[in-house]
Amino acid sequence: MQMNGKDDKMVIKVLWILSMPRPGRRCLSSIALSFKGVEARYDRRSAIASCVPAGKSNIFGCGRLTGDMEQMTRQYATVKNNSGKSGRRKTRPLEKLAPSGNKKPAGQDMLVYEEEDTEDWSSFLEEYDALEAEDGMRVASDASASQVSEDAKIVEEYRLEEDADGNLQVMPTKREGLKSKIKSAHNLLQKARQAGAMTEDDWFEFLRRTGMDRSEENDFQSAFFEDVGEGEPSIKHPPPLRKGRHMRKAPPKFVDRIGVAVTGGKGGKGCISFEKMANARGGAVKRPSGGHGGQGGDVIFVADPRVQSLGMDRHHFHGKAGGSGDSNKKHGARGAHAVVRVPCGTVVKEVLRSGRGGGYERVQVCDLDQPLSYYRAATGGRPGLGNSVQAGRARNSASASGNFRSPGHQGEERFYELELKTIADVGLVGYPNAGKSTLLGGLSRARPAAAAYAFTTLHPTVGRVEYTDAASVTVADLPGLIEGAHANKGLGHEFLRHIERTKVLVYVLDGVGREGGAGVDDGSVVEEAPVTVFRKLKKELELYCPGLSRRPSLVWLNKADLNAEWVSEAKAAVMADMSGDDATADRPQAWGESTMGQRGRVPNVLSGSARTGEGIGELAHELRRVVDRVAQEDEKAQGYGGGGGHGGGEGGKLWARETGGSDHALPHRQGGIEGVGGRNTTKSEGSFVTADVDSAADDKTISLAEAYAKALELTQRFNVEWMNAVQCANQNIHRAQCYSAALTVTYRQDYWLAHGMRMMKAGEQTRSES
Ligand SMILES: Nc1nc2c(ncn2[C@@H]2O[C@H](COP(=O)(O)OP(=O)(O)OP(=O)(O)O)[C@@H](O)[C@H]2O)c(=O)[nH]1
Ligand SMILES: [Mg+2]
Repeated sequence: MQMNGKDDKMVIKVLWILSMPRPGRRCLSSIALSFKGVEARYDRRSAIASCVPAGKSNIFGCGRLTGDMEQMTRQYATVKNNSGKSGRRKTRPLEKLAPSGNKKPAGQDMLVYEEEDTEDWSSFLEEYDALEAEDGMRVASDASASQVSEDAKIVEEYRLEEDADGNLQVMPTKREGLKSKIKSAHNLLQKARQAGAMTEDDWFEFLRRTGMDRSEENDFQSAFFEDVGEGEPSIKHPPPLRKGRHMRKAPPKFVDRIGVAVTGGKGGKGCISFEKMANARGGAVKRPSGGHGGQGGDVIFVADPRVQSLGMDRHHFHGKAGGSGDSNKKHGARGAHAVVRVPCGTVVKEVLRSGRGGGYERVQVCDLDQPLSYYRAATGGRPGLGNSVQAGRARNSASASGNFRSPGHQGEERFYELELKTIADVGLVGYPNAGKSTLLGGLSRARPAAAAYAFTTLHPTVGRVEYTDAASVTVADLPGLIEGAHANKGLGHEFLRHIERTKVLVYVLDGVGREGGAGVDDGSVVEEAPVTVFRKLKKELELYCPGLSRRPSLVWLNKADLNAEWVSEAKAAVMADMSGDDATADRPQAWGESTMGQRGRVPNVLSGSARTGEGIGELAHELRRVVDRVAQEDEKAQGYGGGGGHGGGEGGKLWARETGGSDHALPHRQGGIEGVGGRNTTKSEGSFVTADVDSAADDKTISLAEAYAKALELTQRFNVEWMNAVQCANQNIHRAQCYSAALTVTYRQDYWLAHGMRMMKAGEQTRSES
């Protein structure tokens, strides 16, 4: 059987089409069973026919089966059998459905089945006409087709639509339950794989289409590729499906900017209650004993390295309300914090009304660039007071017996814009199709989609290049940048924010690009010489952010496997361009050691092939060298413990982190729990800034994790928010939640003090800094 030109690809073309195209009439059809590849290969002619006998819903179908899918489809062809058993669906072998001559099998569904290249549909139409005349069948109109498809309860349903080129495209009309879709697709895939017709590319395509989330993807993928290439596949059952909300909702796509509203939990109300006490004369007296409510829970953004995207299923987060007070001076429980996990590198901007014009302004309040760094976005409401509060103050029973209590206060409500700026050591910049994604795949274990069409990559992917000494460098693959991106050409400039934080740039150039474009028969050759592209890229970077193009960089001339000679020519041209550039003389990035021997002056230019792996080792080595060098330079330039006007002395004790008002996030310092709390970090007044672990006994800098552990220990020792801590420990909740439990310690300053921990105000310096 022919495989439609792609020997290794599975092609299923099975149609159960519920409307009848007549010559000159467009057919909008439903497809009972369809799978990948289907839309690309359907033309109008092959979207043939089916018809529905009057008064019955037997289905006539027509399909074109190729390759091993034929075998598979035999088993999976499912049509509705309406002969006597209404509504029952049955799986039947295809042979039974195939037509025998002109006769319609009595009471049976009929499937017209085309082997190959039946161009001439007139015979079919004639047959059909004869049947129509004989049985009083009617041609289903488009309207009735939809009705029939409903009637037949077809699982998969697609519309065929004509695109600009006149080809028919299959568009989904309803979303099947993800669970059943995955199950059936998985069955199909197993079969396909057994038939050796499934490639890894097919697999990724399948994932993209079914819209599975990453966790399912991993389950399925590992099961699927368990034993690729080792004899017979051994998958017997589909892997278990996780149940939960994600099954019902479409998983969020990659999101790098989002607006959220946050509301702190309401404070719990106070209680009115009295206890009977004996008075001095042996009588009884009532004393108020109502407890206070609990504080409402906060909303806290926590940077979690495991979260990759800002896609969330909600856009409004609420802290839990505090519990009500109770009799016997029992105070209400504190409301649980709502912990919102965001990716590392999230910039938090508060959205504020500006002036009277109804406009808004965004003020950056925090930069969650370190794992477990957090920002208290909304504080829970203060608790109400119970009537026992009077008892302490009351001089006499008259005032103490007042029926006094107060309700809890509302929590704060704020609006934020969260913006993700990917954090990586190295960013790959280049034109579409230059091979950035392929290069990342070669350098790391990341597998970003790479294909021979422009803008394959739509969002950044970060991979980790691992070295034998356990060190690693993170590399971000970015969407392709083109000339005029600043004027919103291509994908525009938006995504460039993701390289703002990379330390090193790698310009990936298509080494076989030529002015005029002629040459390599690859289809992906750009019509510009690499050196021209390089200049344009730098210009675009500069337009996006002045100074960006002068960042430490490397140049990688890709696709040397296609034409090594051209690539070396291009390499020489790029190096000549850089050395001839006056601006290089005073460039701060003296990182590379060019082959021209200009050590420390210009970025190194390397060449090779991302596809074959040629030169990749050298590139990885060079990346490491440059990244290390940049890190050293950074350390020297900033001085450990310096920055932002806070200290700067040697030793680098933890200091207050001032986030408001500054666009540049100050580098995180090790040495304690860092928090940006209080609402308004731009004002020093009332800002809780940092709990400095400043015990006189051991004056050493401790890591965030240690500080966290210490805080948790404190929580437990002093029984502060004991419930929270116990809950976290018992239920093994996410560490960030434990962290939030530890955070609650900070409400009790006295405990910090008791343990040698000191609360600081913004601007205050630690002893060692001053
Ligand atoms: N011959 C050859 N082809 C390559 C090489 N690197 C990439 N390609 C091919 O070039 C095409 C584009 O590769 P991608 O990695 O998707 O390019 P990209 O720069 O990520 O493209 P965008 O994501 O669209 O910006 C694919 O067909 C790759 O197989 C190489 O070194 N040699
Ligand atoms: Mg790409």
